[in-house]
Amino acid sequence: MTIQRTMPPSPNPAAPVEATRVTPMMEQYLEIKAANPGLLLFYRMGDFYELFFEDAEIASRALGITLTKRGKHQGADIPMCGVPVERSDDYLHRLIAAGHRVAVCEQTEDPSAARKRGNKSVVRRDVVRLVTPGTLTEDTLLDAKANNYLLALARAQASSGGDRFALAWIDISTAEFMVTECGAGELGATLARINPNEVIVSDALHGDPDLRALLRELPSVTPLTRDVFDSATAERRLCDYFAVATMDGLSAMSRLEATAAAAAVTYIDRTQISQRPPLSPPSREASGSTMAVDPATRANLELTRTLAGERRGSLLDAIDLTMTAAGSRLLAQRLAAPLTDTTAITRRLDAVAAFTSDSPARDDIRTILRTAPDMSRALARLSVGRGGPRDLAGLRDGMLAAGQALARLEEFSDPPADIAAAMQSLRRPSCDLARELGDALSESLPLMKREGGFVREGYERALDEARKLRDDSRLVVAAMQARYAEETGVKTLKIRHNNVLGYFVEVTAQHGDRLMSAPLNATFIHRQTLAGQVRFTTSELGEIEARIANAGDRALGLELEIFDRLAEMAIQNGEELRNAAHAFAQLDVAASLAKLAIDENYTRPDVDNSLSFAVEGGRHPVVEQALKRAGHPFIANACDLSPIPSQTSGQIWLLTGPNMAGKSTFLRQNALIALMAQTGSFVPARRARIGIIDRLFSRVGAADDLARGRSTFMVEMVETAIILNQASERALVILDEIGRGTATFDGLSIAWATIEHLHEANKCRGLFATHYHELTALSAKLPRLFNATVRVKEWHGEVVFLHEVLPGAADRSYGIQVAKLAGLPPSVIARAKSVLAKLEAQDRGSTVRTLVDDLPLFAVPARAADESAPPSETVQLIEALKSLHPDEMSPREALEALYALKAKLPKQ
Ligand SMILES: Nc1ncnc2c1ncn2[C@@H]1O[C@H](COP(=O)(O)OP(=O)(O)OP(=O)(O)O)[C@@H](O)[C@H]1O
Repeated sequence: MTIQRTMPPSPNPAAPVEATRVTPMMEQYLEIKAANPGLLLFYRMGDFYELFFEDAEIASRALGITLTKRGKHQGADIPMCGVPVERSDDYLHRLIAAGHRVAVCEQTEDPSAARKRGNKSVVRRDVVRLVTPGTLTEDTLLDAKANNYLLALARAQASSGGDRFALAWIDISTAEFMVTECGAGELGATLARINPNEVIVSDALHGDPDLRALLRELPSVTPLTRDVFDSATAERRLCDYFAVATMDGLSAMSRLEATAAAAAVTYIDRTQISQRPPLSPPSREASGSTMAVDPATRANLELTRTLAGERRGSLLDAIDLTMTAAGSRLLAQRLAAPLTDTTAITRRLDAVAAFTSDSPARDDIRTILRTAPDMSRALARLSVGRGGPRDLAGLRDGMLAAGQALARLEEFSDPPADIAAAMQSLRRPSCDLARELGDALSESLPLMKREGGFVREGYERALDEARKLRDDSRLVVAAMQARYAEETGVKTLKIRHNNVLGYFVEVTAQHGDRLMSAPLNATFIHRQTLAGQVRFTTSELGEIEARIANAGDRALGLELEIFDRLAEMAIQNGEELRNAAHAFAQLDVAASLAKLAIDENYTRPDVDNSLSFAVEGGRHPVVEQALKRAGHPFIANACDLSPIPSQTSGQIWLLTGPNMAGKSTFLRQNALIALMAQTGSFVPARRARIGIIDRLFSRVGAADDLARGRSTFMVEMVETAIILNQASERALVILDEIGRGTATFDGLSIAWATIEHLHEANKCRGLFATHYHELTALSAKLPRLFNATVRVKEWHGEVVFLHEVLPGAADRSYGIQVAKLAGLPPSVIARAKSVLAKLEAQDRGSTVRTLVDDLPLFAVPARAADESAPPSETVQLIEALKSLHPDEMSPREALEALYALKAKLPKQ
């Protein structure tokens, strides 16, 4: 994000003195503006937020609203635009989405109070909130199905290299607060997993060239002064926020984590100004507790978005059958961070299993969940004073649903641990609050509390009385209208109301004179003559008006008091309500994954700490659904990457096969099955045993990254380098056509060396798809490399895709047949065939055989293979030279020795 420093234009030297005088209001504006650099200032004026100077120009462009002028400053027109307060959420949303940050400046006193201080006094105003992408709470500004995280990033520099980073992330709309620490190598994957909407860093980190590329990838980065990241004051600031004397009772954090956590809460304090949203105590995530999945892998596997950026078509979209927004958010979180702890995974799987085996319970819980509103977000809005009556109703309905869900779950004779924990949380919420909300709230509720009318009749006597008075007065007005019509003889006389005149008597123009003449003019005082009507007031009407206004004001005031009381009661019960909301989300995820498992015929995976990977009858969760919609079956395939090789397994599979045969699908489906299993979901397979994977890499050859100024091939190589340097034996590596982005022999050589390295040095599980059929020869020397191919049949010169993965190697790519299917002109196809025939005549196979027979690499572990080691002839030459003693040689012996040395040189 770029932060605009918007300032009013500098004074116009040519302007006359009078014109350069700054009005009191402008003075106030400029002062507030200067105190909030880098933000667009929404300056409240009556029913509008107005923007001035460059802010107005930026906003009018971003929002497509008219730019006008208001008065002059330093002799020049002041550009201005405004947005109505009623619809400001929408405008804020668009500005935030466009990368801006906004300071909302409200009137903090009634205009009448300002008038009392003198005619020229300006209404007091103050910035009440900074609206930034990571600190939103309004429903209209948030995506219901996604968390909205603010993340603080802190670094501890180590003199020996190996910097450490701490990340603290908060969703103020749900009160979640997490911290973790990681090394520089894992930073990209950790950020990608959390997917924050705003990141705050110190100025120093922001300017660090080593981090520039990483920070540029993030949606919004806000640099802050060093004091926000001061570790010496971190604990004090955290204690202050949580109103505790020491952090010990809240959570154990490293000093670096506390620094990041303190920066995050300080920023929240700064942006929320008058409100301090309640947060759960920071929960520490142990490093290594989740599967590391770097950004490129996430993108390749299309976990939450497709490569085109759509949710539709992603894995999340295919498996998300949740009933609530909070459930959807939790599922997305889990998918982003699959676990590595088998016990925790088993607990999740147990909960899903309970709902797969008890369909009535699953359906009932899902029906109850359908009525459960987003309690955590409603509560967050109430906590920061931005809640409305519907948020209170949300809590009421949520608690009702909690009771129903609990009653239904109690039918489980022996609920698994996760369900039992959820039940415990559902038991907690205060019955008093539920009863109070039930009693207080009306049937239909306005959006804003200031509209009134949300408290049920009979709830509070004083309110009922005020309302009666207000409504009775309205009846009095109706009676008065009838009486006036009678008295004046004007049957069409009406009593109306508007904001300018208040209540007034209105007659058509033809009757106006009568009311303006004696004797009626003693009662009716003329106020306004319009084209068709004449308007009057009477002293009696004035009195009634005051009574109505007073009773109305009093009724609204009483309602607002009740609102505050109920909101406060809800906030006091915040922790229990949030726990109940989390329990709903957990139940929703478990029940929805169970429904998915039943609908799509998934099985429970065995997840253990071995290095096995054995999938029988595996399918691709997204492709399968797409094919099903089109009425086509998906062909299931097995994949066994167990470390002990057999006839049908090998730790690294080399997959060859024609274009369009299904290689990429097969690679990805296995990565997704592992990922889903560790997320705690059932998987699209007949059977699956997955030994914990700590890191998942997936690369597809040749994906452009022109935006970062790297060529296609460069990107591919950078990504391959990361894998070869980082993959441990617990990693799963998926490589799809690596090396295809360069000349054939270069690509083949790189692919060749990469496989050797993965096999010998990384020793990880992996799947490698390629069109370089020569690579299959490698299996002769690499015991854990297994050749597999995707079957096709040729039928009258056409290729038929069977999508079956079998042991063996493909003989050819059928690229020309696929090109024909794609509609290349027949002349091009014919020519390609003849070129192919000629090329195939030149045998590449012999070179390959020589390479396999003569590989020095196999003698030495690949990681240690020293490229600079001299060839054997050189070694011999050096040894011979060492054995010579020139001082003891005659000239003739020296000459002979020289000839002997020359003879040892390799023949060219
Ligand atoms: N197991 C399967 N069962 C049914 N259809 C499949 C299967 N696998 C793949 N397909 C279909 O084949 C299409 C092509 O698959 P995929 O992209 O995986 O091929 P590929 O071998 O990687 O091709 P290329 O080498 O050209 O990249 C898929 O879009 C899908 O519709």
